[in-house]
Amino acid sequence: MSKDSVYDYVIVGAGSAGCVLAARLSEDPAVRVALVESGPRDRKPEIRIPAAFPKLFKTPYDWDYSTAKQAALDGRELYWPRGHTLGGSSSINAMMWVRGHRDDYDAWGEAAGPEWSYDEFEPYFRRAERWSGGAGASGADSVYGSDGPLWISPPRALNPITTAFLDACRDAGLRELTELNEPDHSGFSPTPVNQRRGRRWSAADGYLKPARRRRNLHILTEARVRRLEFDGTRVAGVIADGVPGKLIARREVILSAGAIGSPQLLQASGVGDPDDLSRAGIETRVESRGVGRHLQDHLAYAVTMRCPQPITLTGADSLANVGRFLAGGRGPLTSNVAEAVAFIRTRPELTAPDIELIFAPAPYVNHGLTPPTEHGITIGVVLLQPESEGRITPKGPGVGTAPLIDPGYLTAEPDIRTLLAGVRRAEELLAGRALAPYTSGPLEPHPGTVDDATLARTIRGASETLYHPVGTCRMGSDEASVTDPALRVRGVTALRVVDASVMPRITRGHTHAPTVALAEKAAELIRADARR
Ligand SMILES: Cc1cc2nc3c(=O)[nH]c(=O)nc-3n(C[C@H](O)[C@H](O)[C@H](O)COP(=O)(O)OP(=O)(O)OC[C@H]3O[C@@H](n4cnc5c(N)ncnc54)[C@H](O)[C@@H]3O)c2cc1C
Repeated sequence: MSKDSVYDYVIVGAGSAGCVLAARLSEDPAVRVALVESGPRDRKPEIRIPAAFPKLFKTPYDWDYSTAKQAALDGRELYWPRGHTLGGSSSINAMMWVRGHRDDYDAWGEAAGPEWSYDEFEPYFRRAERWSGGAGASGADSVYGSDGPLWISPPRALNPITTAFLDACRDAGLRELTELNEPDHSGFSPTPVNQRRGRRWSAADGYLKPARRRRNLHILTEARVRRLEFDGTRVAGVIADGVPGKLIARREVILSAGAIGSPQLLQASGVGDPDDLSRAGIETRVESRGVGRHLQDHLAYAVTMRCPQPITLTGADSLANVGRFLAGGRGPLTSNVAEAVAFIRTRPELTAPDIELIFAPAPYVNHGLTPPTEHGITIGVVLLQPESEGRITPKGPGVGTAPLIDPGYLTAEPDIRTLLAGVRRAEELLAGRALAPYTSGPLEPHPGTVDDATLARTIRGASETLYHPVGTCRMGSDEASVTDPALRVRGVTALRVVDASVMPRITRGHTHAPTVALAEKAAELIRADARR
């Protein structure tokens, strides 16, 4: 007897996108859905405690990737965490809900058709959102949705130094945003976060938990998909570790394994650039040269300063604060660390921001893996629109070996100049009246104010990922794109990719919100196709 299990849809990966799809597609009780996740269930207490997210790094809840040596970053290999549990990266991320700028989506519209442009795409954010922060500017309607599955909340316990950062932005003449997620987010604001009553609210919390008892939704954990199963050029299902037989998809397989996992699975299944595949010992089934290419990420440099006042998040995990958190979701453990942001333009002729400044009332060094021993603050300077691009290539025939991840950071010359200009703006804010009482000199690795050449060397020696890889299965109207505008993989049938990898260009925001919104749109596209 066959051990195969038959579904209508098999979704690979229960991350930001996979959770949305599983919940939306299984709303129809006549449709059978399997959601296949490599990681364990999301039961670890640190997932719920916002300030504890770095404690999930390099644990079984993290894929714990490293990049290839980065020539333009002093030959360093960078640590890349990715979520490996229900909720995916939304279960280990910094909870910042930042859609990006109108221009980002208008550029998607140019790449993939007008239905991806801002005005047409914006309703999918609202569909996902449940804003708990009240009305918008002067009592006007909020930009946010009010009854979606994902709670979005203002920060509960803003550190006094974060308030000083916001004052510094005001003093510098930046625009005060009533709501950060306005179509033009040039300006500053506290960070809206994916939290409900002070606790993390992941895509699994919002979408999966209410749906998990549905009889037509089958959630498999600790089941790593090895490869796609083909019937000619039609994708028939998948093979996963720990799952007997095949998981057969009567309608479609949907890859939501993230910007590394999705191209890796395509490549392991013979869909990709024949040169890349043959070098890794993989036979080409479908030539698709874009798979794994066009990798973009946000690179960030941390300006870290000593703080003479013992009020930062250093030592915030005291017993008293644990008690406040457990009793009512209050206190500094509700902090997502990155408490406020400013989106700025380093050149007046730009129509949209090219730098984000992220304020943390803590020294954010080594991804928080080294607990700080002294009080300090950080302004993270983020390159929002890198010209540099990289790629993901297979190192071996299966998904058991991590692929070669080469983001190509700072390989395009203009990028270092923009980052440098951003650091100068951070230094100006730190030197102003509002923040001066909270700084007493630079904290390693930041050297303090130095000349441009020294600063450029420092940036190359110390910048890190802001954890936003995208673009490796880029959608587009052009034949060279990996997926078409309906997110169907070109060259095969019954296969889509729905996750951060399909973004044609990285946004000037953070990547969870656009991934959720594009999955909401994809669910609609998939249901419409099934009705045809
Ligand atoms: C540390 C960190 C901080 C971040 N902070 C923020 C933030 O504050 N705000 C923000 O907007 N964005 C943030 N991001 C980025 C954001 O979380 C991601 O862009 C987003 O979650 C990506 O969603 P996804 O669905 O593409 O992939 P993921 O959410 O990563 O989901 C992919 C899922 O697929 C599973 N998977 C992969 N391969 C397989 C396989 N072969 N078989 C089965 N399952 C598989 C993975 O285990 C994972 O669960 C952060 C990310 C990280 C890692």
